[in-house]
Amino acid sequence: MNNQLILASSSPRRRELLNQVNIQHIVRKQDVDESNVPFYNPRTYVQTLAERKGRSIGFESDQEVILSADTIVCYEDKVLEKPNTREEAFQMLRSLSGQKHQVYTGVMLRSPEQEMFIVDRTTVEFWPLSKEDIELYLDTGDSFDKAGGYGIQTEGAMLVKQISGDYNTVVGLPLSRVVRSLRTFGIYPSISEMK
Ligand SMILES: Cc1cn([C@H]2C[C@H](O)[C@@H](COP(=O)(O)OP(=O)(O)OP(=O)(O)O)O2)c(=O)[nH]c1=O
Repeated sequence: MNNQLILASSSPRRRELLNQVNIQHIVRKQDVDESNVPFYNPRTYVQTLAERKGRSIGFESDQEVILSADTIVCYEDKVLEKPNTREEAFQMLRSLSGQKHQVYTGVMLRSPEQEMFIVDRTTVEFWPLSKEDIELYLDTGDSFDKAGGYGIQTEGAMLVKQISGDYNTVVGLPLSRVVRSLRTFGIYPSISEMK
C-alpha cells in the first residue's frame, strides 16, 4: 500500500509539480519563522530552511511522509529571496540582467522511520535587460511571490536566455530526483491517474 504524502508547503508550484507526475498528496502547512537562519553557504541554507518547514508539522499516522522545500536565487554571494516591493524586485532583476545566477532548491523528506535531504542547483542566464524590459515584466505582477523576483514558468520565461540543470529545480522542486527518492519512502505515482 502507498504511504500518504503530506506536502508541507503553500506553494502552488510544488503542488502542480507533484500533480504533473501523479503523486497524490495532501497539503498541511504551518507558518514557519524563516528568519535568523545563519548563512554559511547556499546548500546548507536551503537545507536548513527545508528542515525548519518539515519539522513544523507532526505525523498523524505512521504511514505519513512529509515533504518540505525551499528555493533561493544566488548571485555573487548574495541571496535573493522574494522581493517585498516593486523597487526591490526591479533592483534584483537589474542585478541579474545579462548574467548567470544559481537557483538552489533544498528538499526534506521525513517519515517516522527515516529522513533524507536533497539539494539541487540550476544555473540560469538572463538576457541583457533594458529598464523597459524589466518594467514590462513587473507590470505583469508575476514577480512578488517568487525567489529572485521572477517565475521561469510564467511571464519570467521571457527574461531567460538559457539554463543548465533541472528546470523544475528553478520552479521549486527537483522533481525527478524527488520522485526517485520517494520510492524509498513507499510513495509511488498513482497508476490509475496515468493516461
Ligand atoms: C526562481 C523561481 C522561484 N519560484 C518560486 C518557487 C517558490 O514557491 C518560491 C520561493 O519561495 P519558498 O520560500 O521556497 O516557497 P514558498 O514560500 O512559495 O512556499 P512554502 O515555503 O510554503 O513551501 O519562488 C518560481 O515559482 N519560479 C521561479 O522561476
